[in-house]
Amino acid sequence: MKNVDLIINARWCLPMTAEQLVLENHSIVINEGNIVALLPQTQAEQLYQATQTQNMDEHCVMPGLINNHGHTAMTLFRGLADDLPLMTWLNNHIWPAEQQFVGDAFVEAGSALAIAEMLRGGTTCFSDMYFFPEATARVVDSSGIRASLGMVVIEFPTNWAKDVNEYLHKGQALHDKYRHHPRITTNYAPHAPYTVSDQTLQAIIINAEELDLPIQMHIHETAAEVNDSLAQHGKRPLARFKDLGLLSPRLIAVHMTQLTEEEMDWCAEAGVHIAHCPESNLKLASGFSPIAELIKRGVNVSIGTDGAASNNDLDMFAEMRQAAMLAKGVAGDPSVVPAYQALQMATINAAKSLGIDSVTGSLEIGKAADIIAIDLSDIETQPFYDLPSQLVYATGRDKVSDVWVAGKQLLKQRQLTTLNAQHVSAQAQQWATKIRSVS
Ligand SMILES: CSC[C@H]1O[C@@H](n2cnc3c(O)ncnc32)[C@H](O)[C@@H]1O
Ligand SMILES: [Zn+2]
Repeated sequence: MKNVDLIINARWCLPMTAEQLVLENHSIVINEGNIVALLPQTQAEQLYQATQTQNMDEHCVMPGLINNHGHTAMTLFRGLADDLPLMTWLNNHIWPAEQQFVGDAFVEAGSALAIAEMLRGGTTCFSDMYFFPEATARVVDSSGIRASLGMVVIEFPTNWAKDVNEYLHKGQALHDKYRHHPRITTNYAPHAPYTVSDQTLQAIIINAEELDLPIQMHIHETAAEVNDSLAQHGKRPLARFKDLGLLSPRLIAVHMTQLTEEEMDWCAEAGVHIAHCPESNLKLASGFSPIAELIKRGVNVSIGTDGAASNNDLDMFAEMRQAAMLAKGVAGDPSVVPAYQALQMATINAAKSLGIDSVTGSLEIGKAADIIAIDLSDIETQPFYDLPSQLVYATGRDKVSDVWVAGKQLLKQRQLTTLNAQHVSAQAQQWATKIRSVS
């Protein structure tokens, strides 16, 4: 008998390693934060002795979800400015509010709120793009979640940095500080085509190559963005970035609602990844990303919530369902983006785009134990025929009962173990009182 830290016995297990593979009555054996075996429960009982055993008798156990694009601390602006198009929302509401309130304390409180919400919804990893990422990093570190934090660049002064040099310098400092952290990686996060110059993008491409990091950027979010670029540069943003050499497997293009056939071919040929944000695109009426067409061409598509000020939640179960449904509507074909593909987008595809698929994104021996358990015993999930279908089309985030990241339990029967939910809520309410009194 081998001694191990934890055994999770699962009624159903969806490892996300092979199309439609569903294991029944299997055990996930975990030691020092990693998965060391995945085998039938009867065999596990003979081979392993665990310090702790968790029986998930009515649950599906699967890899934690990866929210592949967001602005964590914007949870504190949830509901501040609704029902507006992107540029009105940014120029008249969000950027002024950020100028007034965003700082280290704001980002720490907003990140704690976001991470609490994400963990309770089965998200074990997120990719972020926001100011004061060192404050987010502290909460990632103490809460136990996994994250890829953006080294943001936006070419106007903000409370975080006065110019491009300072943005790049502060980003580099973040990268240096966390480069050996077991759960924190970094990515370059130039904001958008209309806020970052060619010269800055060239510097970012070189830096990203040197540090071997992904680059995430809002691209082709709206038709107005594309038209403005035509007026200013004589090119659509994607053509401009193709000429700059930005289209490569490093790039995670966020949104991508406006695409010609030729542009989709460029993305496929260059190995560009796409972070699809269906709810944000719907709420701001930004457009519809043709993800079925992109997937058909072999483009790696993942899912993000975007910030809570344009969504207005960080619910990856809702996002998976929207992604599947919207793709069918856009393609006029119900067979596109079936449930299993939506689950891939929310797990392994995101891990691949972030360059962390050797660590997370599926349940495999040698990977970190980033695991969620979903209770399928309730009335809303009866009867039961097909597991992926049940998870994407019938289940909600409230059915996530338990969450582990790197083998540490962060949600236990829906209770957060590392974050104080009352304190997190109280802080958010204090910020809202302050923001309300000024706005
Ligand atoms: C440089 S930090 C991120 C910056 O982006 C703003 N933002 C939030 N959501 C969106 C979106 O959908 N498109 C463009 N910009 C967005 C956020 O408020 C920060 O200023
Ligand atoms: Zn965004």
